[in-house]
Amino acid sequence: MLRVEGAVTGYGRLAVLHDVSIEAAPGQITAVFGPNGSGKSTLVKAVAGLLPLWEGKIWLDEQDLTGLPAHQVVRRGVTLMPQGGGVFPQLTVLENLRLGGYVLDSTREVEERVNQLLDEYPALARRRNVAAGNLSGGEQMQLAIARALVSRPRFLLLDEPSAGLSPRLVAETLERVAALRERGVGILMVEQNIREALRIADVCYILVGGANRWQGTPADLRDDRQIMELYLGAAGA
Ligand SMILES: Nc1ncnc2c1ncn2[C@@H]1O[C@H](COP(=O)(O)OP(=O)(O)OP(=O)(O)O)[C@@H](O)[C@H]1O
Repeated sequence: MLRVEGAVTGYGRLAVLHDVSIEAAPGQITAVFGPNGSGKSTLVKAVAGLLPLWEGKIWLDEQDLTGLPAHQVVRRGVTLMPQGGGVFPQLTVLENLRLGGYVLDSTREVEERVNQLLDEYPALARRRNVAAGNLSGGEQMQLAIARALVSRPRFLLLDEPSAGLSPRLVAETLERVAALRERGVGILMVEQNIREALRIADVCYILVGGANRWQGTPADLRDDRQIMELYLGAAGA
């Protein structure tokens, strides 16, 4: 399990997360929803080691991840896919994938892993020497996901994987995310597109004002009209 216990953090002196606790299980998709500014991105940044906690703990099973720098968090098996995917447009598909292996121990291991992923993502293999900026939107998202998998993460943190995508690509990208579950990867995903995210999520949390407001299954959430309308603008209706 990936567990956040009583997280408090923010920027400068401004506290953004006040006391947030969440759990994500392997092989499951845990979705975090909430109004704009409720602290969702701040939460994933803190889990990824990009923002230190002021209080609270982050655990990966029995390992304490609290206070580790981002590369150490990746080494222990928790990888962030930032908003927009974060691929480097001037670098080729192959170069982007190799960067995903920066925490692996040897160049040989990186090459093996990159080749495995090229086998799994044939559209990327066909375009391995093309600059990522020349890929279609859907291919860029595939590249972002494949790059995040190079380090063999146990948990993937996804910050709004559907942001900026056309409706067709939103569905395609979230299907690809759902497919990762079959590999046993645990997903902690922040999403604004509630309707599509509810199709694939196993467990949902709602943050409001940097604090836990609700948690349950997608079915519970769909049944709770009041919570949907109050906090999510009935977006999943
Ligand atoms: N780098 C930063 N410096 C200062 N304040 C920040 C920074 N990043 C975010 N904030 C503030 O922290 C609060 C929470 O932001 P965060 O991005 O975590 O929310 P969110 O729930 O992900 O919102 P959205 O859905 O709009 O992306 C906001 O008030 C935001 O203005």
